[in-house]
Amino acid sequence: MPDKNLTSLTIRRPDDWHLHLRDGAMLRAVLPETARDFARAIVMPNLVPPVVTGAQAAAYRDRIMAALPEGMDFTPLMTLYLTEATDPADVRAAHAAGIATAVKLYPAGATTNSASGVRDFEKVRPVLEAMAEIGMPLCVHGEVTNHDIDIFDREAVFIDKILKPLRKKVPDLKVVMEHVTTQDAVDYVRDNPKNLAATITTHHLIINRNHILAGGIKPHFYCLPVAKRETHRIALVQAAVSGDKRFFLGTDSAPHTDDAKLQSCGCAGIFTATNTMSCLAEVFDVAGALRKLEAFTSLNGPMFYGLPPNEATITLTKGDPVPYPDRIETGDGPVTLFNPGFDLHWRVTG
Ligand SMILES: NC(=O)N[C@@H](CC(=O)O)C(=O)O
Ligand SMILES: [Zn+2]
Ligand SMILES: [Zn+2]
Repeated sequence: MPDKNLTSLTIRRPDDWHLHLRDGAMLRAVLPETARDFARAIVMPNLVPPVVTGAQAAAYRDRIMAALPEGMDFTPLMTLYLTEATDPADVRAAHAAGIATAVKLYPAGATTNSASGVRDFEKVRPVLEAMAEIGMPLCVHGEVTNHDIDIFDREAVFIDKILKPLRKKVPDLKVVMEHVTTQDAVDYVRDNPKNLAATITTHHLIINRNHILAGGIKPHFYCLPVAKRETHRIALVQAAVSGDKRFFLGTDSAPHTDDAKLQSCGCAGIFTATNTMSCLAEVFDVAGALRKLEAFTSLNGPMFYGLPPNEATITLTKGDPVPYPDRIETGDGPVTLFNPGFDLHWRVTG
């Protein structure tokens, strides 16, 4: 039940622990949408070509900072795209120099621009062992890619077939299961308190698979991992509002132009940067858990990453439905913004 007396909420400035900023014109268009509300973000490395080395991450960070509008305060936390050829020495050096915060594991072929990802996990073991030693987290896109595994089962099968054995081999490695979509993943994180956390996206707290498929196909709700049935969405909401320190926000805001989304083989990804805080406040309000919003958006993530929470604050205020654009213009073409399908009453006012 919403708390009717609570119409204003001041929390530490949030961070986004999983974000796609892209490059070039798209970067320039979407970066302010995140930087307006968020202090930091873990920036995904799945560019074309991917950000693999420390030098590439440093160059990408420079491009992000160059694209940041004057007066905006935002720190990109860079990631390295793990390949079977990744050099453990380069990862150590990038971490020591403060260039790379985490390493990103994509099983080969799992999602957008993941062709250079990992096929043989033994090949990346020296990198994972080096990361465990220096306390550098591994961010994981947790889906198997086998064509014979049903797309709705790919996260659960990944936990059993890949993640459990991997964590057994390198138990000191800090792992973030990203954009979890299932009760299975929530249970696995809850049952394994050591060196394991999960990010949850804005949209997976709001949509289930009916939103994508019932009453006509909705390409703007298509993302990976694909949204599951309602029982899973409810498990995600419970995890997010619980205050459990191992669950925190990673929006996975993933802009694609409408051209790329609206075709016979459309891209996976939902763009939520612009209205994420309004969406989350609504979800937490409806769950009667607004007091837990700060833990999810601003405290649990820094704690897992070993970083201080932000000192600055934002204030959210409840009122008449908040207007937001259907799409934003980018130099590459329009990008449609996530529409939660209900009115948003909370806006960031300060
Ligand atoms: N989430 C998505 O559906 N897409 C992401 C890739 C990813 O995070 O898996 C993208 O880069 O577009
Ligand atoms: Zn992913
Ligand atoms: Zn992503």
